[in-house]
Amino acid sequence: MDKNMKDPFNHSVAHCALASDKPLVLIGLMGVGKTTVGRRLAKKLDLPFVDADEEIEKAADLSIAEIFDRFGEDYFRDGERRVIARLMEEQKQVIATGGGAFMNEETRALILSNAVAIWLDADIDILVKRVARRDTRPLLKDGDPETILRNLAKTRNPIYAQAQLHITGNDSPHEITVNRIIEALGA
Ligand SMILES: Nc1ncnc2c1ncn2[C@@H]1O[C@H](COP(=O)(O)OP(=O)(O)OP(=O)(O)O)[C@@H](O)[C@H]1O
Ligand SMILES: O=C(O)C1=C[C@@H](O)[C@@H](O)[C@H](O)C1
Ligand SMILES: [Mg+2]
Repeated sequence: MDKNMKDPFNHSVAHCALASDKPLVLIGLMGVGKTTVGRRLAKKLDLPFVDADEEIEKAADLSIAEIFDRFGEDYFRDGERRVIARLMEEQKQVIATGGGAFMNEETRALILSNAVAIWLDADIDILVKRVARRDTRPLLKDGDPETILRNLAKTRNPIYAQAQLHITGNDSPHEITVNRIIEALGA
């Protein structure tokens, strides 16, 4: 077969999943655009959008910073797992997760067995600039955000890599990243 021709038998996992009822779950580091890109992706695919961080805040009636302060990270991660388990049972939708959700083994297993995981990625120096605009992220409070993000990337990237799709957004406008995701999904 001509190598420039699209192989008609090479249906990607993601393509099958787009046609299926599986939710599309965005994972990746803080500031990479899971919420903002996720919202636009949902709009373009005419799907509902939900942000797991916001769902946790609603369920606890507290901000994420308050949950961390009052109850600690383990409590937050357990709430996050429960919220994501519930979202996996709902209609097909686009779900933006918090940056650490996929690090929890049970949460990761839930996502990988029920959804299409999309790892949204960008260079750390871009993330550093973005997160500086808002100081609501508890994990970035105690130290230099760049060092923290670089260390998180080192430990998390090999785990994010288990996602079915890996999309690099960097500084492209949101719309371009959305289109890249849709293209990778085979829509
Ligand atoms: N492609 C982009 N170009 C320019 N700015 C962007 C892009 N993606 C995200 N941003 C900006 O970066 C900031 C962080 O984005 P967003 O809140 O969507 O990240 P997130 O991945 O949901 O982070 P968190 O894990 O903390 O929830 C926002 O101000 C958003 O507008
Ligand atoms: O990367 C993380 O661990 C986090 C990211 C945010 O979305 C929030 O879920 C919280 O601040 C923790
Ligand atoms: Mg977010």
